[in-house]
Amino acid sequence: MRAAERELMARLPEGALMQRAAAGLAAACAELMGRVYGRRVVLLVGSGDNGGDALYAGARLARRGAGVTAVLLSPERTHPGGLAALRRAGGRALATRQKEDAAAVERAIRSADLVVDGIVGIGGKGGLRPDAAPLAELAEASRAAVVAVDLPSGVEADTGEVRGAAIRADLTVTFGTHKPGLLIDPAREYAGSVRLVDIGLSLPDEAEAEALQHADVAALLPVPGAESDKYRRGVVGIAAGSSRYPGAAVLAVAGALRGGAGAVRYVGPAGDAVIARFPETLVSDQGPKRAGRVQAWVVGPGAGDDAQSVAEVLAQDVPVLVDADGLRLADRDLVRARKAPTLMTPHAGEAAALLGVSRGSVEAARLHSVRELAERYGATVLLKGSTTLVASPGGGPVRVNATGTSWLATAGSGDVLSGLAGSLLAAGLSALDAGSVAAYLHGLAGRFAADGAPMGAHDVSESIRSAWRDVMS
Ligand SMILES: NC(=O)C1=CN([C@@H]2O[C@H](COP(=O)(O)OP(=O)(O)OC[C@H]3O[C@@H](n4cnc5c(N)ncnc54)[C@H](OP(=O)(O)O)[C@@H]3O)[C@@H](O)[C@H]2O)[C@@H](O)CC1
Ligand SMILES: [K+]
Repeated sequence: MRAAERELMARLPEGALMQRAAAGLAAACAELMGRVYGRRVVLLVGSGDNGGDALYAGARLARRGAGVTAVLLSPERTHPGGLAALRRAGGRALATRQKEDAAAVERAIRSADLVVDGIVGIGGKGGLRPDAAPLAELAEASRAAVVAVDLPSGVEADTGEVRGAAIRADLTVTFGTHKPGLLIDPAREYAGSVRLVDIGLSLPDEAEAEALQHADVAALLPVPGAESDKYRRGVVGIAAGSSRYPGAAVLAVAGALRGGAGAVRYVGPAGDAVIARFPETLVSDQGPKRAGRVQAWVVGPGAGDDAQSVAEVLAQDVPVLVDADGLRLADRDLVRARKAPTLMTPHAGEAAALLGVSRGSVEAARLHSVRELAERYGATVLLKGSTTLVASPGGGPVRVNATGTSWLATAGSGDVLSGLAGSLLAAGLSALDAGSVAAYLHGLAGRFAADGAPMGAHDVSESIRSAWRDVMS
């Protein structure tokens, strides 16, 4: 962002970029309020350009008849042009450090229709400072809608971490491009809905994070051609389930059957349960080594302590997805030594165990955790969660999946995901594509299946076809 801004600013008249940002911001605020005339708007204004955006947008709203009050966190370092513009438009300013203003600040926020958070943008580090934190509390407690400028103040733009107090917004209006913090939890939750305002930047080709959209997924989904037979479409092997957890095998197969592979081979002790539900499955109890032709393996869901199967699968020179118990049983050196791609799919608890840290610290630093795991194992890692992340071992953009829903936090949902991703691996997708496309379809399927009501993992597997059609349509 910084580099792209510098490059563009050098070619534009001074202040032009900020005017573009402020115009987009004011338009979004106006749309949110429905009408502007007579509305009460409070601007929270920090000492940087983020505050400048808020002031210029406030001036635009004041010119259309809103009553605008700016709350200045450091009056002596407030963006001078922005403040002058607001005053010219009839807005007023209060200072948080002035004792006589404190009560007026509180009153203004309490009775506002809209609070615009221009405390800090991409120039911020750490949570809100002690003078700014009470403003976030007041804004949250008031009935006003809260619009964050560029980012909710207090969240980390580059990582999505939240290290202290932060603004909770209903809408974030961001400039130029999405920042990782707007896509990755926990910060994403603070952002509310996100609207992107194009300010004309040319951005570098390689992003820190990227989120697939329908068209991207449609272009990656395998479609059988006229020449296809089941081997060309790919055979996925599922080594999962145990006498204790036969359901994990059934659910992984359920996901695999909807993932585009030409055939699903099941290996393990739950063959009867699998066949009873899905007669099209090829089953065997001879172990992965003697299973016959397979183009990609899934190992681990419900596997209990079957270390033998995990080792046999990892020894094969085809793409392998390791999930659940498999993650615990997989030898790190064996994974690192593999030539074919490996895709590991931990949730936060499993990732924490692999990294030797607490679950909380993985959840607080998801981007760092997924990168670290990919690096340590030399594998592609899909970290499940409210925003699922997929990282490649060699670096490059981390894929963020935004289709998930909290209804997906249900038993067996991960087994369906691993079958689905394994099937896509067998169909020839790279580990990064297979993981991120599977997460996308799985999230969408979860939304379709839930449709506002609780659901089970088998419902998700049954909705994968609807998700696929939705993406292709
Ligand atoms: N450049 C452009 O052309 C365009 C830029 N644009 C806009 O500019 C924004 C970036 O502006 P920026 O670089 O001025 O930094 P900004 O985010 O306002 O914050 C810096 C100030 O915050 C303070 N501060 C730091 N941490 C803090 C904390 N935890 N809690 C509280 N305060 C904290 C810090 O104080 P200091 O450390 O100096 O005391 C410093 O003064 C960007 O997000 C976008 O909105 C758009 O208009 C498009 C065109
Ligand atoms: K902000």
